[in-house]
Amino acid sequence: MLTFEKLEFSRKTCSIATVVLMLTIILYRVLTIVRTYIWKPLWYRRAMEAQGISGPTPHVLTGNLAEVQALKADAWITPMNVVRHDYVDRLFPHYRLWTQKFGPRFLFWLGLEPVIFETDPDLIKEVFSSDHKGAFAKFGPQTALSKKVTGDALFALNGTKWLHRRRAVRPVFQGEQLQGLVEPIMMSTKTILLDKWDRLLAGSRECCIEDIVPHIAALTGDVVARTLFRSSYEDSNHAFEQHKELVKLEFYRQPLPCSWTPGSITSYISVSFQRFRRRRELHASIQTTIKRMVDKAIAEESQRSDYVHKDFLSLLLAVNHLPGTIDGGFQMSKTDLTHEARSFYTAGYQAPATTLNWIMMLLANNPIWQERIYEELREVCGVDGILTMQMVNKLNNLSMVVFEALRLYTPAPETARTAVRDVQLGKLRIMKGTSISICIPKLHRLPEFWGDDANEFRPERFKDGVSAARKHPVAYMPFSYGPRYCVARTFALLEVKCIIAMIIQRFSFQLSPNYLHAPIIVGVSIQPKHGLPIVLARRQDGKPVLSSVQ
Ligand code: HEM
Repeated sequence: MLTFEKLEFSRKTCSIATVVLMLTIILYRVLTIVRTYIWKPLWYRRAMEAQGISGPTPHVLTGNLAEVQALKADAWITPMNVVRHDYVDRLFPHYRLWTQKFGPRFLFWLGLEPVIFETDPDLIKEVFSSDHKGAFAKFGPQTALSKKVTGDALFALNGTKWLHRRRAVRPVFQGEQLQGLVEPIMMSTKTILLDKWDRLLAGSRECCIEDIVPHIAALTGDVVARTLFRSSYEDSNHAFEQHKELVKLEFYRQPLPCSWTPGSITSYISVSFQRFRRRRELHASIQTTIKRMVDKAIAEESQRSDYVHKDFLSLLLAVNHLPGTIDGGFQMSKTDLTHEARSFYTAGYQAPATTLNWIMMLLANNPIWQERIYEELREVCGVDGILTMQMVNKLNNLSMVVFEALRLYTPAPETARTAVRDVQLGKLRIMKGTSISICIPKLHRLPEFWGDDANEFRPERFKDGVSAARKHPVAYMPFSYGPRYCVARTFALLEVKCIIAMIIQRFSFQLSPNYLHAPIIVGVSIQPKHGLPIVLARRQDGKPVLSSVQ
């Protein structure tokens, strides 16, 4: 029989057991925190120091992020006095400081993530090539963010999934397929940019455009919408605007309250909630639109055997159905197609826009190259001639300028690869979880490969092509290097060249006296901090009418 004492005893035992269990859980949590935030970084730093790699002391939660932000904010306040291209130390003041203190290879921390800054071209080549069979993958904060916006798309995938997807997507961006995309690019350039600039000129000899950056962004956005979903252009353009808003919300965090008063905390919470709701709305709306367009493309494809596959979505569908792809195991599901379409939105407008901005700046500052390109255009396609892919490929001066602009102002200046297992690179042991970070503008200026005039705009370097100009495979990597180089490289170059050719066919331009040269990093790309004001004139009988261009 259960006596009162026994009952009391078992109740006590139960309470003690609960307390012991809770204490164990708390102890476990505390130990995990100590291990993650204190012991592991300490142990890791010791291990790296043993290999001769040291670096700035990290803070417990944020690593060296706060220091990086403070240094950048300080260095980016004032513009550079004149248009010079030796901006690397200004743009990355933390790299300069730490290189001076710790040498060319050092260790720093992005939160809890250890990052080795690397400048040795041979080692970079090894990390970015596939020599180490899956030892390195893309896991950085940039990849995590793009995954949030686009889901499981090529850009953020790794391993076998990435390989299958890459094989499925690659044919879309190759060869003859691209010929059909010249027409929508030309259509966008004419309607969104050239006609608008003509209207701004309103018959005058010249006019000043305060900032061409938004004009170029609108243009590349339009190109994406037309080339991606030509058949549903109106719909896709709307989704594209929503997508841009979503990228801003995901990439730019809400600033913390400036004071900790109840009022500012309440307003912070309310703004956070609004942002959260808007993000959900946008995600849902974009997803619905893209799904609808994918369905439409699938229906069109099955109904029309003679359908000419000219936009990316139809091309994706077409290659997806090629014999062999199913057996090869890389056919994409409808969800995969939706993810890819969303990722083309982000990848497809930002980098070309940044590239075009800087080409325009460089050409405005070097009118002689505008004239060289103009003369070449006259020879290859006549005045106001319609462009074809074959013609664009013959424009050597234009190619040289584009390659040089991508060298000096590479749109995505920083990239990284993370070790997914311990790996030995020469004498260096890289431990699992370590990222190898590189600064591409630094590689693009290494004097041993580019000479003492590496900071100067000299398109002639590329007269015999990229391979002859770069003296090392990774000395030039605006589209990255190795198996994960930009899958859309050929298309991106075609787009940029078509747009610049069409601008030069109609206009000449120079930098406005209001232009302040101040490259900074916005999001992940290099942007002109104070915009890009130009003075624009319509060519008359093919001749430039701006005094500086004559
Ligand atoms: C001038 C324009 C462009 C530049 C400079 C550029 C540059 C790059 C770079 C550097 C990477 C590698 C990133 C990394 O590994 O960290 C990349 C990857 C990629 N780019 Fe581009 N890009 C451009 C235009 C485009 C366009 C127009 C599209 C699509 C329509 C695109 C789609 C992609 C995709 C899907 C990847 C991921 C490839 C993979 O991981 O296998 N890019 N791009």
